[in-house]
Amino acid sequence: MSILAQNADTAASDTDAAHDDVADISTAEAHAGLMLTALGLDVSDPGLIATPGRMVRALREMTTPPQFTPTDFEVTAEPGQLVLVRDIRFVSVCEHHVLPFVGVAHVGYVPRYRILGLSKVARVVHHYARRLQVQERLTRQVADWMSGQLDAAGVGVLISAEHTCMTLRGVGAAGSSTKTSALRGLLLDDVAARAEFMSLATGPA
Ligand SMILES: Nc1nc2c(ncn2[C@@H]2O[C@H](COP(=O)(O)OP(=O)(O)OP(=O)(O)O)[C@@H](O)[C@H]2O)c(=O)[nH]1
Ligand SMILES: [Zn+2]
Repeated sequence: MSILAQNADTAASDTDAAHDDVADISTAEAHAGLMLTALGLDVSDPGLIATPGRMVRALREMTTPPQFTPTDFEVTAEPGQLVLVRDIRFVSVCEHHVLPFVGVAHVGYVPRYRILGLSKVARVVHHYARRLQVQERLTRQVADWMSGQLDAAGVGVLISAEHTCMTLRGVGAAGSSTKTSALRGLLLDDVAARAEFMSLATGPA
């Protein structure tokens, strides 16, 4: 078993590189203070004086994708063997309301000749979650990354999440959850492989 890819060229990235360059923290803090003031809140109150700064730091933390270097290995794969990492907890931020949505992702794939370090499966989820998102795109981006990185015979991603913009405000649908899936290759086309993925992802842990 040999490491095939472990260098910065293969690190997960997309448009994230621009993130640090464009952030202007002091301007963001000033605007956060102005927004709270415009909402009728007294930011000179001792309890609120540091709040604009905290708001900005918290929002930045939740919208800054963690980078990582994928580690994948050459294998003689068992034909049709499913690898599944399930119950990966994540926190993301709804791009409509800038409120958190939180849930779990189940990520499976059928290797062709390369497997991914297991921790990297969770890192992929966190990479695409920690930004302004919609659940459908998060699901698709994780599936596309797995497909592209591993040239897998099949990829399946299931996500179940609570959107606080609809459970804690607005319609107030407390207890609701949203499920999304993205299936590629064998896990889309082969009925038995798809059933195995669904049953291992959603059955008893
Ligand atoms: N499809 C999809 N919709 C989402 C997601 N996150 C939030 N939304 C929805 O985005 C929509 C935004 O709709 P708007 O009508 O502009 O927002 P709003 O006036 O605050 O609507 P309410 O939430 O119904 O009060 C809402 O229906 C949200 O539930 C997501 O990940 N996927
Ligand atoms: Zn929302």
